[in-house]
Amino acid sequence: MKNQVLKVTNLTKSFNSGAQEVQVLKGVDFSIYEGEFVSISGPSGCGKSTLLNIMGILDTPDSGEYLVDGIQVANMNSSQRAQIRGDRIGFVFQSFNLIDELTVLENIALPLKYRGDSFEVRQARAKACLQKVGLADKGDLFPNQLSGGQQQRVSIARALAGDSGIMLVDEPTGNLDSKNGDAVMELLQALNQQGTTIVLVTHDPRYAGMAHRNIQLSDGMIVSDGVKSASEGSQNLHTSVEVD
Ligand SMILES: Nc1ncnc2c1ncn2[C@@H]1O[C@H](COP(=O)(O)OP(=O)(O)OP(=O)(O)O)[C@@H](O)[C@H]1O
Repeated sequence: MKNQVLKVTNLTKSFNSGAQEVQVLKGVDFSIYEGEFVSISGPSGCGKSTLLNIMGILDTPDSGEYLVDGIQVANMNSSQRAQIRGDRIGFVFQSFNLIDELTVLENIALPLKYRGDSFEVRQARAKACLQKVGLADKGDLFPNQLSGGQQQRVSIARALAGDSGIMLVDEPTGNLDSKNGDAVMELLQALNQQGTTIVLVTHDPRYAGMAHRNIQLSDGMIVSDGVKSASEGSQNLHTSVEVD
């Protein structure tokens, strides 16, 4: 039996929209096991990003529990939260969220600085991660000198740098054309095959089909949570993608 790495129980979250309170998550339960590749899909506005932000410890739920490695996040103080986020969770945003003033290598190494790794460790790790995403020769460039697809690969390298083993990925292809989107998804699939646990939010059924398990969210509730049978397997895109 694989280790349970993330667990959400009866999670709720509301936002104030003008005078109205809108309940976005209405009691969500599931667990993520080490090595899984899970997609979360559902209609626009159903709460996918809200859920992923809570799982990335970027936001807090109103009620319910969230456990990382069996530890209750709600009981942690802010420095413990920052530590577990740095040690256990890599986050990939739709809009890359790279810092324009830093080089590619500096962007990747930055999270390691926060957790106190030495300069040498940061450099070595950042270079290794850049190589993993196929951009070894781009380290000294700035983000705006790269294509969107390349920038997303850099943001994946940054999420890998902490060696957290878990990657939460929010619509990684949303700002990319289909060629670069496919290349990013193939990279995520390869990283999962090498052992990274991935939770992917996507509205694209083709990309959701690349995961081994799909959670369908609708109006703040899980309406299905299915692991594919062995015969279904996980889909490949079967494209020969050239990454530019
Ligand atoms: N910070 C916030 N303040 C107020 N409302 C918010 C906030 N964040 C999200 N919402 C609202 O919560 C609902 C769910 O948003 P969320 O981004 O989680 O949906 P989603 O399923 O990821 O949508 P999409 O696929 O369009 O990205 C939406 O109605 C959104 O307007």
